[in-house]
Amino acid sequence: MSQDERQTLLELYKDLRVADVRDGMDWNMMHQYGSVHHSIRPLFPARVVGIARTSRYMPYEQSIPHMSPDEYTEWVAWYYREVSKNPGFAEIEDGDFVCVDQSGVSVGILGSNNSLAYYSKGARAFMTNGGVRDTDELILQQVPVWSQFVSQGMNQGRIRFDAKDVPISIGGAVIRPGDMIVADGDGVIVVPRNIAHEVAKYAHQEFSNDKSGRRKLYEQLGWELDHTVA
Ligand SMILES: O=C([O-])CC(=O)C(=O)O
Ligand SMILES: [Mg+2]
Repeated sequence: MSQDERQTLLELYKDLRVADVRDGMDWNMMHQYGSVHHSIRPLFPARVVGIARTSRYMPYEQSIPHMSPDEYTEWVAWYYREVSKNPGFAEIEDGDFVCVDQSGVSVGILGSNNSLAYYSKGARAFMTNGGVRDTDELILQQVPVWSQFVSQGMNQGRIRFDAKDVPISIGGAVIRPGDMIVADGDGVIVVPRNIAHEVAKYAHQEFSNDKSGRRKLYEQLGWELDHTVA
């Protein structure tokens, strides 16, 4: 996708809520598609629009040799180099939404260090069907994550890298590289790129109906208008 296309899509979706995008999908007869399972939740309140960058990990099936702690230090370095590298770091682009299918394994592939490195290269947020760790720092750093759960452990002996920039599945939704991802307190929704403009059109229709309806109610209630109705 060209930079222009990416910027156009990010701009088109920037104000939309998950609920609006859900409606936009329904208006395109995509009722059964897009919504990531409700068990995948934000670590802290945030709303992010981004473009999917995908990777997939599988459970590690080898046995773990008995080692001294010093041998283990070397083994971990080898493991991260050869078995569970953090993929796609060099390719991260501004506006990416990093989506990691970790096959539901309880491991903190994403922590406060690597996610911040991705964030500093332009990644806007992260989603995984497994765990994240260092959650207190992730909250402090305000690096947005939607995950299935929290996990304490590192990768070694638990998970191996399988593929990057491939279609993956998270929470029952298929995510292809380049799809639009919208995430907020209602969870996450995925919009296939080939229908992204059509979905946005009807999502905006519903969004503006909602805004004007609530604005009238705010006025009746004598409330000050906020950004959700202005
Ligand atoms: O080291 C890891 O694999 C994950 C982690 O805790 C971090 O990046 O902070
Ligand atoms: Mg860490």
